[in-house]
Amino acid sequence: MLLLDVGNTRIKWAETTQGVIFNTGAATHAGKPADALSILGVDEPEQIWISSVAGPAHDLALTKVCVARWQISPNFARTKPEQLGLRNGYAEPLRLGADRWLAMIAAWADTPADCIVVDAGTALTVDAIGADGQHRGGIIAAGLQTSEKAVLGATRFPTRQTPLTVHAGLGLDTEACVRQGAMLSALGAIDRASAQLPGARRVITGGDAQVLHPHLGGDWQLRPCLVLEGLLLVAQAA
Ligand SMILES: Nc1ncnc2c1ncn2[C@@H]1O[C@H](COP(=O)(O)OP(=O)(O)O)[C@@H](O)[C@H]1O
Ligand SMILES: CC(C)(COP(=O)(O)O)[C@@H](O)C(=O)NCCC(=O)O
Ligand SMILES: [K+]
Repeated sequence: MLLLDVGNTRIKWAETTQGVIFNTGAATHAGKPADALSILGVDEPEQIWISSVAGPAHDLALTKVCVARWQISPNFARTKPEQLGLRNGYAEPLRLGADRWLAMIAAWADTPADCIVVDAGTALTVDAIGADGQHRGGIIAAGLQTSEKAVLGATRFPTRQTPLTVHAGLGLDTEACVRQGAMLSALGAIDRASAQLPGARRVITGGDAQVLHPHLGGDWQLRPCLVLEGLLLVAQAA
């Protein structure tokens, strides 16, 4: 089976055999996820499951690539009001992003206890799940790159290309101040949002998870493939 997690910046994939992931990868798609899919170096799959937050036009283009390349019509995992023990907390459940829903499904499937799920991608999302499987809500904030772009796009100071070192402290030049601003915004948002569910298990995924993880207070589990793992669970239950 081929699993695809189509985000706003990158397409992530996993190949599975007999319910086990044996190969994963990620590629930036520059706004054209279907083009990225058309050149993905993967074996011919028997089935394809997709998590997408790219919108209907891109989903149609992704479907066309799957049909043209492998003669397979893919399954799209959609957010549900309730699935695999988890209850969506949104008043309009279908508006919750499929990636957030699947990450929560995977985290919840591990251990049915209070849980905080962070997905640090283009957007930084934090979601809380109660021990009863009830989604308690979340936040959508700027991811690291998005946060830097927002500041640079709204100001006029000159910037240079500098080596990308990031930590949990302050900056001493313009570039470092912008970068540290993004970093501390993300860390602060994660801290404050996760404090809404004290004592909860905490998991983090997404492209920036590895950078953020060493600087988070408390015990956080780094789970790079959480969305794809949730997608696999949904595919297996279908
Ligand atoms: N090789 C990379 N290319 C682009 N972004 C990367 C890369 N490695 C880490 N990142 C960071 O990860 C973020 C994207 O994370 P990802 O989880 O793939 O996002 P999305 O699901 O929104 O596509 C970027 O905003 C960037 O800060
Ligand atoms: C919040 C998101 C943009 C995160 O996407 P990502 O950063 O992973 O590309 C995505 O989950 C989405 O489009 N959600 C729909 C709105 C919502 O969850 O309320
Ligand atoms: K994501």
